[in-house]
Amino acid sequence: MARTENGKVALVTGGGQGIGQAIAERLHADGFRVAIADLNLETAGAVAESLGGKDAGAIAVHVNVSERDSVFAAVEQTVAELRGFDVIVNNAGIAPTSPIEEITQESIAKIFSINFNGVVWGIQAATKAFKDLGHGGKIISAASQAGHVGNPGIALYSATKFAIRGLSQTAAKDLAQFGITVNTFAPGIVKTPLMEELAKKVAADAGKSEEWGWEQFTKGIALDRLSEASEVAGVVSFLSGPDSNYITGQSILVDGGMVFN
Ligand SMILES: NC(=O)C1=CN([C@@H]2O[C@H](COP(=O)(O)OP(=O)(O)OC[C@H]3O[C@@H](n4cnc5c(N)ncnc54)[C@H](O)[C@@H]3O)[C@@H](O)[C@H]2O)C=CC1
Ligand SMILES: CC(=O)C(C)=O
Repeated sequence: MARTENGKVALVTGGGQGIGQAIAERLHADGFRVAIADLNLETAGAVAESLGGKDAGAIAVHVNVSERDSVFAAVEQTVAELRGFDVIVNNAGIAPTSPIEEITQESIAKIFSINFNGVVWGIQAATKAFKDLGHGGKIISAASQAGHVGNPGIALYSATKFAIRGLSQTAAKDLAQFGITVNTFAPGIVKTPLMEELAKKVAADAGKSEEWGWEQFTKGIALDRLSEASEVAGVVSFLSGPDSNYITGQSILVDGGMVFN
């Protein structure tokens, strides 16, 4: 079906691969002009080009979400180049393993600076842009099923995702007065480079086979299969569009039936 512009602009962090790429592609197909923001400008550029580049409403933007100034600069660049700002998807994240007895000050600081601080900066930068432009907007961030229930071997990762849900619930209450909704999506086990590395590393840390590593995450999925990134992108499409206007402060599980809240 031919794409029809909807006049709105979205920025997706971590848009250079995996779930972020699928979200950028889906929002572009929905009619958004999209900024594909990533630490890796090469992959972000390839995604933007595959969508037709700036003439077709797709640009690549460099961002390091762990740095406040970088996130603000990425949002400002998006407003200037795409002429508007309506949705931010704080999707970038990392998932190192963190066996409990090996956690250090440095490992806490590193993962929180990207997964959690990056969402704080995204919320702040988007709020400023929405206010400057004189309208509300939608803030959507990546949580995880691991932010609803602790997962083996990834205590710090789970902690960041629980924290993102807490932050987003408060932001939903604080920012509602400005017409801003704040929600998270919580994927299950999605076929991306991040998940492949994680399953292998959990197995290696435990001295077990790669198959065992995958089993730690995939046992008990009611639908009995892994998720495609496009299935997560479909839910983000809903959260970005008008059908979700009366939803705020929620975490939508997209996990094939792993966690039942
Ligand atoms: N793959 C999965 O099974 C699940 C993933 N998630 C979450 O979904 C989000 C995306 O995950 P995937 O696509 O699997 O990951 P991925 O590793 O495949 O892609 C992540 C992207 O984020 C970018 N990135 C990393 N650090 C960055 C930084 N400091 N600044 C800007 N960009 C940065 C990377 O360059 C990469 O393009 C993450 O927040 C992850 O925690 C949640 C649940 C399950
Ligand atoms: C990486 C992740 O979010 C998992 C295992 O749910």
